[in-house]
Amino acid sequence: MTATVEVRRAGWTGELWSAIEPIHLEILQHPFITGLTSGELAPEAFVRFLAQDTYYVNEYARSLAMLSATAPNMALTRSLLQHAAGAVTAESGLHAELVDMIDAPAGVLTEVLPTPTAAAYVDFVTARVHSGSFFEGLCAVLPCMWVYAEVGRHLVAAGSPHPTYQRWIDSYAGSDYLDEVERVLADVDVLARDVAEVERQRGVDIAIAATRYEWMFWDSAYRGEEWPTLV
Ligand SMILES: Cc1ncc(CO)c(N)n1
Repeated sequence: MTATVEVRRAGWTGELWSAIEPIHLEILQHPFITGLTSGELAPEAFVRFLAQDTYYVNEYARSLAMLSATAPNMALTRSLLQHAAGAVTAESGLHAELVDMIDAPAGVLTEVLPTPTAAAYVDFVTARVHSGSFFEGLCAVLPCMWVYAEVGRHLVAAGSPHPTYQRWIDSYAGSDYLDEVERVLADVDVLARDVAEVERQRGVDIAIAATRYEWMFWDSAYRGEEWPTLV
């Protein structure tokens, strides 16, 4: 499968995408992602992902709500809040539905010990949101929503023979999710015009780190990452 990203954006987010695109292309080649479309991904790996992602999405929603409350304009307050609401309702509901579809044991989503990667990613985002500037916090969450939108867009073309994986793909390739992300990106482009170049560069570095964590998140579910000292 050739990895391509169809959408080229103008504005600062277009530059940002150029910086994170090489990592995004590696994500598209990862066996977790190719296993979704081939249907060959082990259900255990998918369930591990859903469990860790439930932890992730809850904390991500809190970060979005925090950013929403501290945004410098009402447009961003609105788009971030909308996306936060999507995370706590649509994405959380999706996880419960998928666990049901795949016949995973009850409690798999609630009794979660975050893996080293999930814990590190969540802490990375939370720290940027709570002790960085608004723009730095924003750049920590942008790859989360954007990479999922682009992964969804990429995977929906190929589809999956596995109904549970297809349902997951449809959710992120759906117009509700894509519209939410587009709204935030458009608002970021407006804001970025008033942000100093040095801070925009810091934002790019933060987004690159977050995109690396995105790759690691799938990889950790694929490999069944555990704490080395777990007893
Ligand atoms: C790890 C991760 N990143 C981004 C998203 C999109 O919300 C998600 N559900 N999980």
